[in-house]
Formats: sequence, structure tokens, C-alpha cells
Amino acid sequence: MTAKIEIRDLKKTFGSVQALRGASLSAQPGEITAIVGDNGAGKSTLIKNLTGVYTPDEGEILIDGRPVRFHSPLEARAAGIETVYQDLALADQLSVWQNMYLSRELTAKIGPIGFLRRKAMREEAHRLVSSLAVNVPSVTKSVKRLSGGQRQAVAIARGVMWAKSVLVLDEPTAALGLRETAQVEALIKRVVEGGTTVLVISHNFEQVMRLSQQVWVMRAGQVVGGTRTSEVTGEQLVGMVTGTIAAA
Ligand SMILES: Nc1ncnc2c1ncn2[C@@H]1O[C@H](COP(=O)(O)OP(=O)(O)OP(=O)(O)O)[C@@H](O)[C@H]1O
Repeated sequence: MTAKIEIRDLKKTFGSVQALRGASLSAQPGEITAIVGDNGAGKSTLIKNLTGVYTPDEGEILIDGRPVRFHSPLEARAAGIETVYQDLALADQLSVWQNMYLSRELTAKIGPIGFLRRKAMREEAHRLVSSLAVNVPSVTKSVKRLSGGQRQAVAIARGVMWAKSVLVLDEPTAALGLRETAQVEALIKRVVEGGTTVLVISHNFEQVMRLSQQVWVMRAGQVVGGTRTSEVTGEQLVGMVTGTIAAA
């Protein structure tokens, strides 16, 4: 099967820091693929090369077997790759549906006059939020009135709405309590059931064991190993990250 994402020998240097020293990994379509590794291992830099924030110094990225080279996040978005970063990038004063269409509003024209298709956006946002069973009271509710878990769910729903191909999640539950974490994990599973491929960075090993089908381990700018998640235990995974167990 052609991988949805294939990253080959990626290198990225910032001044004297070699953040990526030839990192390679792949993600299969319709799966949740996790990236784990200690602070500074290069996880964020890797995904930022995939999502157009950085352009690699060397190496190759293939989506559905075709090489891509993004020069901006907009280019990655246009190729169907959406990212939810830890800061979520929600506009607090706007409603759920307005956030879902932020900077990508639906517009129409009658003669020379352009206008926003507010009803269409609201209805479509409502349809998606309902189909993903996102736990928000209403899409007209202001985002600042939502809980941390609800805000994360809105950011993920927005990503799903626009992700034609891949959804990248950077620490999706880092700021959440146990109950909200469980809700967001359930949402991520529904996202994948809908056919979107998910790549997730997580420091939470138990979460990686619960959610992912494939996990890659990064250390010092390289992907030092990868395994089907069903073939390792949580303890083995911790050992692979800290280096006490050789990563496969
Ligand atoms: N924009 C930048 N300028 C200079 N150095 C950077 C930049 N971004 C990352 N680095 C460095 O590259 C290395 C990898 O950082 P990166 O953020 O990718 O690691 P990470 O695995 O995501 O870590 P964390 O889990 O702490 O987020 C680190 O040494 C970091 O200091």
C-alpha cells in the first residue's frame, strides 16, 4: 500500500543547531500514527517541515507517493494538510462556527455586492460538529465560554473540516484533565473512522498505546525506531524513548 505520508532523510539546521539529522518515517492512510521523543528530540521541527512552516534543508516528503515541497502553511493547507498546534489558534471573541471558517469564510455575490454566507457556514459547522459528536452546546456559542476540552474539540473539528488528506495534532491533550482527555481521544478515533489520516505528537505514552496503530521514536534529530503499537508495551516504549531499550 502507498503510504499517505513518507518522510525521507529530512535535515534541518537552525544556526549551529542540527534539529533534524536525517529523519525518516511513514504514515499509512486511515491510521493514527504517533511520534514520541524527549524534549528537543525534533518532533515539532519534523511536523513543521510537513506543514509548511519550515522548508527542509535536505530530504524528501511524499504525500500519496508524490513528492511535495511546501514553502508556507498555506501551501500545505491547499494540499489538504491541516494542523492543530497547542495554542489552538482560536479567536476567543468569535463563535464556534465563525472559528471553523476563520479566514476561509464562504462568500457569495449578488451583482456587484459580496456577502458572507453566514447561514450556510453555521449549518455546515453544526452538521460537522454533530456528526463528530463534539460536545459543545451550540455552534453559535462564543469560544471564550467553552472549557479547555471543548476548545480543543472545536480546533480539531475545524482541522477535520478542511483536512482533505492529513490532520496533524501537536500534543492534543497536554492541557486537559482525565475526562476531557478521554473525550478528545474519542473524537480523534471518530476522525480516523471518517477516513482522515492522523499524525499525532504526544508525550503521553498511555495515550499513544490507546490511540495509535504505529509509533515512531525520535532522539536527537533522528527517528531511531518505529513499531506497530500492538507489538510493544508502554514500558518498552518508554525504554525506546530514553534509550534503555534499542528502538526497533
Ligand atoms: N526556530 C528555531 N530556532 C533555533 N533552534 C530551534 C528552532 N526550533 C527548534 N530548535 C531547536 O531544535 C531542536 C529540536 O526542537 P523541537 O522543538 O523540534 O523538539 P521537540 O521534540 O518538539 O521538543 P518538545 O517536546 O520540547 O517540544 C532543539 O534543540 C530546539 O532548541
